[in-house]
Amino acid sequence: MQKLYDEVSSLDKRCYENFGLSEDILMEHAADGMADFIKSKFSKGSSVLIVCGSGNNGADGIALARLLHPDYNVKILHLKKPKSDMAKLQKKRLDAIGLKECCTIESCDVLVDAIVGTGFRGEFNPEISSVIDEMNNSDAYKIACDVPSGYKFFADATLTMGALKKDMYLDAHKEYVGDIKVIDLGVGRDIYECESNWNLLDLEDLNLPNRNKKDTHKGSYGHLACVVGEKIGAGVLCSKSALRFGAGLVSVVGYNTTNIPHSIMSSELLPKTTSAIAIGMGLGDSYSDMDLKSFLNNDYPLIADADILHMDILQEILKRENVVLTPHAKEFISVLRLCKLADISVDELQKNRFKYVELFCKTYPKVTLLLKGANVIIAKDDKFFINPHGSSKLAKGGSGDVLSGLIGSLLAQRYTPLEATFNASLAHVSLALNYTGSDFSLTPDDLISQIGKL
Ligand SMILES: NC(=O)C1=CN([C@@H]2O[C@H](COP(=O)(O)OP(=O)(O)OC[C@H]3O[C@@H](n4cnc5c(N)ncnc54)[C@H](O)[C@@H]3O)[C@@H](O)[C@H]2O)[C@@H](O)CC1
Ligand SMILES: [K+]
Repeated sequence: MQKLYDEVSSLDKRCYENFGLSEDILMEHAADGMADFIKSKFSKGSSVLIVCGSGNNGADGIALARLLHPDYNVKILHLKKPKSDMAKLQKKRLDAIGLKECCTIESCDVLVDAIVGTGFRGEFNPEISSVIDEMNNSDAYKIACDVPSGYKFFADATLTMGALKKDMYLDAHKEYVGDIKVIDLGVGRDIYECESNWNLLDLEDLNLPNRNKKDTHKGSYGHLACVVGEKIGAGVLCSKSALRFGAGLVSVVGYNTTNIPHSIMSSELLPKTTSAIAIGMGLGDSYSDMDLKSFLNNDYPLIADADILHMDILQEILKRENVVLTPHAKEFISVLRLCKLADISVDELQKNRFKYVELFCKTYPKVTLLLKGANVIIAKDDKFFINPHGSSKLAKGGSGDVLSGLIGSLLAQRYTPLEATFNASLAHVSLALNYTGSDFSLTPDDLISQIGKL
């Protein structure tokens, strides 16, 4: 798990004040880290074009040019005259050793974007936009210094300074960042970083269910009741995934329980041994609120997904102690509207995912939220996690039902709602990563069949 930050300038400030490391020292480490990365990937003599802006992001680029010259065939393109003190200082140092400047995006092996970093504001003018377009069309290996400029530069790798920035994990930014690597700035990351409520999940954080105990029976692993409605298929996918992920028993519950697999039980009412409930997937609108209340008159841990996220009964669900909600963007705006927290478009949500998740969690600190997306957000109270490992393979009907089953299974096996949610989310993305077929071909059944190989 790695920490994420809204901004790192306060962390830089701690370095100046607490560790006696000047801005100059930090920048030299930033440039050195980028130089090491390039040296590890490209042999001496490779051509490197560094495109610099006028602030400290540009200054990082100028320092990099000095560190690579003359072992590499380095060229530098100043889009604007150095303006910040550090950019002017780095330019003076570079001029002293003499280096070719160029004025167009030439063909090269490595292209570094040091136009603008965390100081980007507003929009690029057409001139800079067209340079970035040219850079994007280059065949070179593309490196973004700190962050891709304005999230318009498509990087193969982003070498980010000091610590991970939350903004890099906005869904829309996933197209631009490429592989992200943190560069240390003269002190180890553990020293540079301070507390943060936001964390990035690593695949290694996955904690799978275990069967280490020998004297057990199916009841030891819980009983998930999956309340199904109109579209029975969704409930079946959820149930099969839950059973495969270790729940001792799984039942589909409701009026429509025909044609279900032999391994899944069925009943009209909640079974007496129920230890967790999954509700919402494929529910349709065939139940009245009264019907649904009969499934909710208990305090079992519960995962609510899909159709129920649009229903008034959600208000009742949100009062429970151990609830997990798993909306995608469209469902989350419905949740926010039902809760009278915000009336916003999907576009507004996607631009401000972190803000609206924080707003929801402040109002409902007992609820665990999983907001689906290219980078999944999992949150409870003041703890926030981003799972960035999902892939477009998962963009298919039924993937979400499998995820609900994984969460429901862990809830039934008595994981806490937060643990159940982030472990299920990590398992879900791992299933897609482990799938060896073509990207477009993954089906929910493929996901379920891979669970046994985790
Ligand atoms: N201690 C520090 O301050 C460190 C800073 N570092 C680097 O410094 C960067 C931040 O530096 P700054 O705060 O100077 O900011 P930036 O260099 O990211 O951006 C500011 C510059 O970009 C220009 N700019 C902003 N918006 C623009 C727009 N829409 N179109 C065109 N130009 C625009 C501004 O005119 C200004 O010159 C980081 O991203 C990182 O690369 C690193 O060297 C690590 C240490
Ligand atoms: K940049």
